[in-house]
Amino acid sequence: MTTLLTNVCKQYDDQGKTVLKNVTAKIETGEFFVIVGPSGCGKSTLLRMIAGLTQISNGEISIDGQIVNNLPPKDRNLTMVFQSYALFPFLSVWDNVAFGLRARKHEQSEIEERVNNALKMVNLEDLKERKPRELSGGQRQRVALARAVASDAKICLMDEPLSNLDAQLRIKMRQEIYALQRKLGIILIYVTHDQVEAMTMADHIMVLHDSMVQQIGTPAEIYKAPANEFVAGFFGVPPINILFATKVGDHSIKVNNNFQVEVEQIVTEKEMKVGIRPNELIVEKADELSANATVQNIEFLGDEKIIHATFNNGGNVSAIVPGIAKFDIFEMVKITSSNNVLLFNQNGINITENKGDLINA
Ligand SMILES: Nc1ncnc2c1ncn2[C@@H]1O[C@H](COP(=O)(O)OP(=O)(O)OP(=O)(O)O)[C@@H](O)[C@H]1O
Repeated sequence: MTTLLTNVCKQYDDQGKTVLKNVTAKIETGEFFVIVGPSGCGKSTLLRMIAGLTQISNGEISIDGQIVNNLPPKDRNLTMVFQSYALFPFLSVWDNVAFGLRARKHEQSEIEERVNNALKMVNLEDLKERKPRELSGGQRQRVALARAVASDAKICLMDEPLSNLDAQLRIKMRQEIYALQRKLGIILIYVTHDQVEAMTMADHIMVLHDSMVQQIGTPAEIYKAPANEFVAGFFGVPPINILFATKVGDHSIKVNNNFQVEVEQIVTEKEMKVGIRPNELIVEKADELSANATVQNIEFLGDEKIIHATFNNGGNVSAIVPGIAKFDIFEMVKITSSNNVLLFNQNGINITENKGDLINA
């Protein structure tokens, strides 16, 4: 059971701008596939096209070897969990889960077995008589999940299912959805704009931006070998620092006209951009002569602190330092970096070599 997207395009009207351009991807059986990107990049549109709720303008979607472009949603062997959960307010939990099975005219005994099993799986057996309004957000979320579990579909589509929950519950539900997906062995295609959700749950992540797929890869690939500056900036908190750099030797660059970094590869560009994760920056106490930056703000996170600083010659950076490191606001410091940096050409394309090594590092 694979799902194939081949050059899928979407324009909402003839003159309208293209929302999605040539989206191509292969999603394998048992895969947790996350579609991520900023608001408005077309994530929901893509999911709805896979579901059959939105017509595609061009390209091909196939499920298990069958082209489904013109197949109605009910014939695509998939279920969908929406952001709003879409529960029926006047039906009990049990009846909400049974609804789809009844609509598809399953035998009563089979419906009972499937609904009871699904409720057991999501720990809702004791609440099966309740109405949705008598449930917490997390419990409602579980009813929506139970409905997906009961349906026996091989593909489950989820559109930002956790966005209405508070931070703690989100983490818990994240783990539950992940465990459930693994247990059922289904394809789960999950839309989110939350990079942490994407990183923690996905087997593969598709990053969408500017109507196009920027990269598809494992979380490690996406983080350690981002295809371009956009992907690099989308993952990681605080975000990667992007600074200008110039070549000063075959293997040396000068970053922001401030400090030198030695890189393994031969530097081919005269001018480029360099991406430095906040934990690769080194912040040291400095006297007036050696200082190249000033601390502007400090965020204490317990084990770590985030230092926001401005270089004396312009340019802001964020650095992660140990929680016990002592710095003051407006203190002058010396900032340098490890050699573990990413190089981007002027167009923002990642030109770092040995990306494979980076992923295994
Ligand atoms: N029915 C529609 N008719 C016309 N334009 C639409 C329609 N639905 C969505 N769009 C436009 O298509 C683009 C992509 O929308 P979509 O909802 O797919 O983005 P998204 O990435 O899911 O956003 P969000 O994270 O904010 O939910 C947006 O510019 C949106 O305004």
